[in-house]
Amino acid sequence: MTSRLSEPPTHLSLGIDFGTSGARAIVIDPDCCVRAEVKSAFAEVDPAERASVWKTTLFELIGDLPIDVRAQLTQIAINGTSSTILLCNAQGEPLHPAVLYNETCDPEDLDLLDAIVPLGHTVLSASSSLAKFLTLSRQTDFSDAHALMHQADWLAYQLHGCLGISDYHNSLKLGYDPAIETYPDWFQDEQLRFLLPLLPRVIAPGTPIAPVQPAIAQRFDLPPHCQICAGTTDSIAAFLASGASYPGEAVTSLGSTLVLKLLSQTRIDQAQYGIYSHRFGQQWLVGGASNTGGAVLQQYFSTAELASLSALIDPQVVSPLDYYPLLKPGERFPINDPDLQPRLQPRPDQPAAFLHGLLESLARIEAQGYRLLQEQGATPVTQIYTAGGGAQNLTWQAIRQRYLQASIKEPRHRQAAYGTALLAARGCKLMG
Ligand SMILES: Nc1ncnc2c1ncn2[C@@H]1O[C@H](COP(=O)(O)OP(=O)(O)O)[C@@H](O)[C@H]1O
Ligand SMILES: O=C(CO)[C@H](O)[C@H](O)COP(=O)(O)O
Repeated sequence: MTSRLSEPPTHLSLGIDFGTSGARAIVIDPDCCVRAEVKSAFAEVDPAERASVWKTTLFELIGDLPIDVRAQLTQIAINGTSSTILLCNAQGEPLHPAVLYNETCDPEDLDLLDAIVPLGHTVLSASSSLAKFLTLSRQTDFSDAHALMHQADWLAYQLHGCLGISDYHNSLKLGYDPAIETYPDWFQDEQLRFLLPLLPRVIAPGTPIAPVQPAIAQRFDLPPHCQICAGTTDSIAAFLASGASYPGEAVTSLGSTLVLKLLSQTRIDQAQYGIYSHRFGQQWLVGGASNTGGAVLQQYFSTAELASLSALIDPQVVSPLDYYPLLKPGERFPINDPDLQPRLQPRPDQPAAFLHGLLESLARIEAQGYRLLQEQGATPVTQIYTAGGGAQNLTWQAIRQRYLQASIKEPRHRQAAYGTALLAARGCKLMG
């Protein structure tokens, strides 16, 4: 944690990243220098406890910031994991356990959407928010339902108190179209129109929603005029943190999952491959989110073992092991198959050899993802930044570089929370 006491009062911006394994908060000053950062790891919890753990963690992170920093916060924004959803009543209380980004809908709901929604649309994925809300509509009593919310929306609501507001990044997988800035006409279909009153009002990421609620301001010594802003998703926050801003620049998030984001002048939506495009100013962040990634590494190795065993690997040697590292069946990108099976055999006796095979296989999947994005028409990759917990692994970086056509560059900052702090500070003009 860093903070400079007895500095003259200034405007500080707080970005909070709610990822898979934990949450991180970063405060920046008007020069975008980090003034404080705190984090909290998530323990395994029952699904019914997820939302209350997030709310507790949110208040803990804010409370853990130095009081002289809290007293100068003028903007706060929160990012969450995309298509992590909650159905809430009029008091903003969840009516069911939160559904995570990598959980999927019932097959019949995807069949229903296939018959209504244009081919290739982002919602035509088993893990899309809309598909999962349809499954929920048959499992939950909707009579008290008032708002369909995403993780980032619901957490920001705890601070601003205005129900039913989202951003056009989190709402993409709900079906909102950021190009026309509204929900498409196919929502009028008789099988979908019951959802219309529950859909969030969507604004641009980083847009101020409302001042912090007085009770929250008082509890945490926040200025009463501190604005709570619309958020974004974790992988877009990581893109913002990297400093990438030109078409062809890309960010690979090596977090619990492997997520690719390529800034493109063309919008590509190919749900059959798990490819979708987020609006980024007047351009598009084309990409996809795989279920492979760090969470699979963590299944076999501690963080310390990842570092120590990686040091034993010669990254110029090609591992012959060819895995598809998944925790459970189901993949979103670059193969969109809810039934894809993990492939983690044969497992060598030496742990370093096993890790080498995993890192090599993840590198192949990353390269396959970028090839696919470019084959589908995205702006060719010119350089790649890395974000997330895996970005610190230089052995993995060297293995990845063997497969990637573009050079891997050092990002401005590796943490998504820094990108969300930039968004809070500068609003959607940050995206051009
Ligand atoms: N030295 C390392 N090498 C490779 N992966 C690492 C290393 N240290 C941490 N990780 C991975 O980073 C992941 C956590 O990254 P993080 O960005 O916090 O993820 P998320 O936000 O998705 O929870 C863990 O799943 C872990 O496997
Ligand atoms: O994998 C994930 C968790 O880290 C999320 O799906 C991630 O947020 C990717 O979705 P998006 O591309 O919409 O940001």
